[in-house]
Amino acid sequence: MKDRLCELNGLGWTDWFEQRTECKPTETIARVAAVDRDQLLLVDQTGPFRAKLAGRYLHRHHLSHELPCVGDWVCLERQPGDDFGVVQAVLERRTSLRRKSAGNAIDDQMIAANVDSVVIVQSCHFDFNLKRLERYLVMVMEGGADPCILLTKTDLVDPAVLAAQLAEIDSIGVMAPILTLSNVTREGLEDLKQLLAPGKTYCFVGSSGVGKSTLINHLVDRDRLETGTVSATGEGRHTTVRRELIRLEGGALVIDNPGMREFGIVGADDGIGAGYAEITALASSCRYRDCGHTGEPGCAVLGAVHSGEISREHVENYLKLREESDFYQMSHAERRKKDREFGRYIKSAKTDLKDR
Ligand SMILES: Nc1nc2c(ncn2[C@@H]2O[C@H](COP(=O)(O)OP(=O)(O)OP(=O)(O)O)[C@@H](O)[C@H]2O)c(=O)[nH]1
Ligand SMILES: [Zn+2]
Repeated sequence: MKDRLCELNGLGWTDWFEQRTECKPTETIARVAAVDRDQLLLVDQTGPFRAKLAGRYLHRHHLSHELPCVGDWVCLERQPGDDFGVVQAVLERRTSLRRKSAGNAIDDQMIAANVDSVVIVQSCHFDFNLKRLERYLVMVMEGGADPCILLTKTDLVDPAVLAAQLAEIDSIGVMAPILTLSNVTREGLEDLKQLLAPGKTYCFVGSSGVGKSTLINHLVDRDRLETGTVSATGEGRHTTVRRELIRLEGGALVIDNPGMREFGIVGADDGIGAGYAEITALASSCRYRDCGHTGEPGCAVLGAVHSGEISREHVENYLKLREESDFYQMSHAERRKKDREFGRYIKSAKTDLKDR
């Protein structure tokens, strides 16, 4: 038992999951490496194999974010010798990367689960945009993962331009690590590799064309990867699986994400202001733990505004942002309630039918 779990550690399994797992004794644990319509590519200590969702699970879970996505851990039934598993449950997610749809938040979709660190990629050449960066940061942090910022294509800009962009990022009080890199000269590539720790899961997000695929190609041996996928699924025609969990040579796990433009942050120049990393740090010194930073006595955040340490505008933006986030949570709870009501409605409708 312990041995099995140790081996799962290499796939990102930690005590956090161990403590929350309620698989039946007949079930085993695996991680979702890819989702391909109704088929799942799972991986465990025995290697990759295919699986489907149990019908029972499908009947009980209708919301798209309740379905397994890449990075999820699942409990499954799989007889010895079977090369096909049946997923019975999706384990609680430690972190989640979700696509928040603008306007109505009915169908927020999972992009990746249990990612430790999300690398937000922007090209310093034409793509750099502070507001968009802030939106990504918010989304990543809301999902519970640690953000990291990566500026690519440094070979295309003057060092002074890059320095100005770095200073801009600094000015909003971002605490996330910031890296720069050129896929052409490969300058900075080693620094990024150093950052990717074994057993941790990473996901790269950013606009189309900023160099994510090129970068991932540098990180893995792409040819070997594709052959591996084909043999793993046992079908030659099944070559392109999106959002795939890859284990790099150094042991880090990377979720390859070519479709990141679905992330829902395109052209979002109306972004929310930040400064929140600084503010969150200050907030821990407020007298009241649930301080709203709107005039409470002993508020460290307002104190810092008065002393000129941070700007009032930044704090106001932060409050606005937090409000939006609260609103999001609330509408999420309401959605769940609606969902339950709908479930009861279906049940009573069925009973009605039986009565007749
Ligand atoms: N000069 C320069 N070009 C780069 C660099 N990184 C990527 N490119 C080029 O930029 C183009 C887009 O790179 P991709 O790796 O496909 O970008 P992507 O982020 O994966 O884009 P999507 O797959 O559409 O999400 C390609 O022509 C790359 O060769 C870089 O660091 N410097
Ligand atoms: Zn306060």
